Amino acid sequence: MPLPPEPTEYDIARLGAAGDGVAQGADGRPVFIPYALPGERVAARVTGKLGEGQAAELTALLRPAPERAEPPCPYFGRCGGCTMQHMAIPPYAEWKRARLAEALSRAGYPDAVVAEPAVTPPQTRRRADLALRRADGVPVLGFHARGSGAVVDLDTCLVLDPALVALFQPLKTMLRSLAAFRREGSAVLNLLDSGPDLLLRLDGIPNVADRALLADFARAHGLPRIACAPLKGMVSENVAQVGAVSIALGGVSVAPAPGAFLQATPQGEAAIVAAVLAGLPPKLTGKARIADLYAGLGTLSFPLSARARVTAYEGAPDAVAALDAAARHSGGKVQAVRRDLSRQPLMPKELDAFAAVVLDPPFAGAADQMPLLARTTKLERIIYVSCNPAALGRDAKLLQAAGWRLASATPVDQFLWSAQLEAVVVFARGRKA
Ligand SMILES: C[S@@+](CC[C@H](N)C(=O)[O-])C[C@H]1O[C@@H](n2cnc3c(N)ncnc32)[C@H](O)[C@@H]1O
Repeated sequence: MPLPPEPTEYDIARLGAAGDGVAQGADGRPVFIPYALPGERVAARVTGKLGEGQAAELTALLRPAPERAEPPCPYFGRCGGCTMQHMAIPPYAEWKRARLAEALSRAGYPDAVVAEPAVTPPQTRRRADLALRRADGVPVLGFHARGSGAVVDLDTCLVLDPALVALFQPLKTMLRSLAAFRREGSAVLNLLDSGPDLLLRLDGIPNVADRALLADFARAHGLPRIACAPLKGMVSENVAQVGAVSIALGGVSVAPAPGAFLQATPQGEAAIVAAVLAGLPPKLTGKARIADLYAGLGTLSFPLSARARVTAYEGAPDAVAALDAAARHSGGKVQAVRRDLSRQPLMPKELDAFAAVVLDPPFAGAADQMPLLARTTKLERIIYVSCNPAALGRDAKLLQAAGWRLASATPVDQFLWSAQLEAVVVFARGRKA
């Protein structure tokens, strides 16, 4: 077997999109070195190809940067979750701000003024998709290791809400006896106002004993509901329901389906809602209407309905059913519409019936909807909530070409110590008043 290459010394020039330190290799190509920071001199060993460049592993820190911080989590370096804990918060926040500015600059907005990011505190994440494995009969529960399918067994987690962390050990104990958990699965935990909501994706079908075990677990640990689904299946079954599930969104109580999308933290949700509301046209008439595209459970629709009537478009049947049921009990200002915005995007004429359009698309962005938004003539504001700067940049380029100006850009850091970046970007028509 060939020996691994000897480590080489590198000067780190910048951070890449995934948060790796990037240096220039001897052949001029970039070398991506996880856990290295700009300004540092490091030794690293090349491990393979990565895109146009090479991946390497850090072997020694020769000259640390002043931006370096002591990672607080005992799993740092093994767990693939919070890979940026080695960077102090102020430069980390500035990195996120600069990434949004860069994406908007590439879209044709080089002078965009980007606000300071709202960085959410530790112990506030209310949604976790935990991987499950059975190793020699013993359940392993945690997040994937960086760049691998292996699962790092966790006893704690610094970003998750303590109410979810408190379930790690009891879950592992219960899973030992669950026949429907054979080799692999996942546990999606959503912390609702009614308590933790659990969706187990399993590689077996729960039998009678499993159902009794799950019902006992739900009662013992204050979970109103436990649902099970096959590993890759879309349909879940409520295996234990010992109470009602609910979460308040904009003051309206919604009953989400198991595993439903929630903004990752209450603080992140509040920052997004505040930036969206601040981006609305200053004067909305009594007849004004707002469209909320990719509305999910109505996280934005209900707060928006305090300012105007809202039509909320959403493609997932479960989400739109929950949104519709909640809307019917909330004063009639929100109308829920099930629509697949990839197959059937809103046409410019439909969009022009609104004073403002809010869109919060999935990671891939809104490639099918965006050209039609750019072609509107009456719409006053487009408020884009993004979880992917690359897709945002691509979509914003169309608005720039159509003459939309950028009114504000607010980064929101909901995934503390990660390379993920969310943002609310407001586009307005014409020149600034
Ligand atoms: C990032 S989530 C945002 C949800 C909501 N705005 C919130 O803040 O909680 C994106 C939403 O887009 C929905 N979605 C994804 N693809 C869609 C499509 N083609 N048409 C309509 N909705 C879609 C998903 O079901 C999900 O609810």
